[in-house]
Amino acid sequence: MTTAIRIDDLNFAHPGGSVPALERVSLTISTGESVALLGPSGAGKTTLLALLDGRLHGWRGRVSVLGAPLDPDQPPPRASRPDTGFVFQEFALVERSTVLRNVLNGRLGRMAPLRALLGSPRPHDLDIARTALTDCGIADLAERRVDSLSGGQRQRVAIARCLAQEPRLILADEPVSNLDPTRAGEVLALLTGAAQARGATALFSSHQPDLARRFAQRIIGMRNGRIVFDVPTSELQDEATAALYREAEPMPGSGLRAVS
Ligand SMILES: Nc1ncnc2c1ncn2[C@@H]1O[C@H](COP(=O)(O)OP(=O)(O)OP(=O)(O)O)[C@@H](O)[C@H]1O
Repeated sequence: MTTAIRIDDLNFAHPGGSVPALERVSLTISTGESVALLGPSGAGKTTLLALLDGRLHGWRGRVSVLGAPLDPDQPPPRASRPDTGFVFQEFALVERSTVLRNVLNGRLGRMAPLRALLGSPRPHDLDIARTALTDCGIADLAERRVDSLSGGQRQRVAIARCLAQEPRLILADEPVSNLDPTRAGEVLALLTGAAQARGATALFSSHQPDLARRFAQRIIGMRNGRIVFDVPTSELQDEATAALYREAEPMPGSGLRAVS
């Protein structure tokens, strides 16, 4: 089995950050795995996903994504960018554009630079975008403007855009945080099912251990920038997840414990 992500002794502090955001993180994820990151607020989940997406610099350690080493001082080469798709917690959609246009934006990295600049997709790009819309159950919304959609519909658009990119690795930062439990299950089923159908690897963060259990084959627990457990889902003990959240640090100045 090939390796999608390999991390050895990764350490990172955000500029101006008072504590390390990632400390001595090591892990290997095989191609085709669906893996969930669990952990309380501030555990380092977003930081890890952003780093794997090539958006952070100045870290220490060794990281390779889809067989290519990441450089802590340089963004990844443009040619490799489309292979990694990212689903942002806040969707990052173009609000005044149509759903189809937003999903076609996922194709930009696969187009010749001039075509991408002109925003003129090939029929092939349109086919792929429409397939992604259908797979996400929103083909009927293609011509709607994003700013007229509900949160759940936007979430699906964000996933369709990611799928249209035809990524080999899908990174998703709390992709269902804005959804009710039923919709959240549907959307995670969609994300992990689409990844599996395409032979892609999926790594997503979540605050919902029950959903992580249902849709990930493996669960990584993080706390204070460190991995505290990394187990196949079938071996995850309730006590391990409870401890992950129970021991959350008090929120500074609030007198309250952070809850997720
Ligand atoms: N831009 C930033 N500048 C300084 N520190 C940051 C920045 N972003 C995150 N941090 C710090 O890095 C640590 C990890 O934060 P991160 O956002 O990765 O956690 P998280 O597990 O994704 O939390 P959440 O579940 O709330 O999204 C925290 O201590 C946080 O305060």
